[in-house]
Amino acid sequence: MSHPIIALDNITVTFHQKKRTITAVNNVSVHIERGDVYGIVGYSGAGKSTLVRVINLLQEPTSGSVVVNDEVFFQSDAKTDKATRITSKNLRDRRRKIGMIFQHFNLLNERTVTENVAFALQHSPLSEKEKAQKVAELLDLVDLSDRAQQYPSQLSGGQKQRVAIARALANDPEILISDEATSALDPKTTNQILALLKKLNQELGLTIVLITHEMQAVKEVANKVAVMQDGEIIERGSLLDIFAQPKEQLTKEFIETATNIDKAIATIAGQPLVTNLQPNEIFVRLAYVGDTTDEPLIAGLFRDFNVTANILYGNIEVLQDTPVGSLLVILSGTSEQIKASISTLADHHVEVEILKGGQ
Ligand SMILES: Nc1ncnc2c1ncn2[C@@H]1O[C@H](COP(=O)(O)OP(=O)(O)OP(=O)(O)O)[C@@H](O)[C@H]1O
Repeated sequence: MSHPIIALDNITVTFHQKKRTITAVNNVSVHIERGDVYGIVGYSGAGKSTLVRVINLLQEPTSGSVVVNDEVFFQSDAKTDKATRITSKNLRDRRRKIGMIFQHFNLLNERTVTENVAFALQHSPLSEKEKAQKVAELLDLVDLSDRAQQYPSQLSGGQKQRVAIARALANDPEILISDEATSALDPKTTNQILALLKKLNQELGLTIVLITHEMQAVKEVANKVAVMQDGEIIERGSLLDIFAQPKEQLTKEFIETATNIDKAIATIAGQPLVTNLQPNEIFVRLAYVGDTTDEPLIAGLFRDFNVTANILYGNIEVLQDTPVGSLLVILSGTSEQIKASISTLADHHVEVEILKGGQ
């Protein structure tokens, strides 16, 4: 059995503001395996930042346990209402092995790119010469060697984030926490940063916790996803499972933003073929993962059930080397024929959502 590098169990975080108590995180447990890129998605205020800040105790939980690399950072005891904590000296030391990057980069504007990265090495036992070499290697890794002597104000957003990544990696962390790191960037730059994170995950074996309100970002790099709402994880699973078979309404909404299927449905639902849907027709969405894509299922519907399928829209994404498809289709046939077709599709793990007709 695999072993989590980060184990958060029964984490609750409450804040007290005047007379109000805010439960930012409500009894959340999450285990992250070494080498995971774990995406945590949710709207603003869902509790994502609070939850990940618990990992390195930037935010101490009100209750629960935090174990990183088999070391107990924090453990509350429900009976005594007391908590055991890692010593502050050890915590300072361990935090260096947990890099963080943020939406607004948090660079020192008065210092050059090199100095910003070197700043993270101020407590390092390395000699000055070794530090300089380390900084040069890091800048090379993030492809910024030619900007070493520039100041943050001279860099684009994507370049600033790459400086922040180099700084976050200075102490050879095993974990990188990315808190909305691409939210301030345009789509192209976002993809470059996500590609860099993926490279770091693959080449350095870095475990990445990626929090974001953009499912698109998760789709590019994560292998696991958790969806947060009102301080709780409402759904979680592998990227493929979440994309192929989202269960919660909120998860579906997030996925739609990443695939544009909602826009396609809206456009196609307005076309005459759909507005004038005949009594023997239904307008459906077919969703499938993996090998099903290759099967001539649609042709089979005609052959086996005499049901014709008119494909109005098709979209195939490749997630972690696996095709994930969505088709918007009008099926025509008698209600029995259509029923039999839907059941065959379901047997082949094609999810059928009826969008119009079939009453
Ligand atoms: N230090 C604090 N004091 C009081 N309330 C807080 C504090 N930090 C967070 N909260 C509240 O906790 C809830 C969760 O906030 P959190 O920042 O974790 O959400 P989020 O999902 O990361 O959203 P965002 O992306 O907007 O930061 C919010 O209602 C927020 O107002």
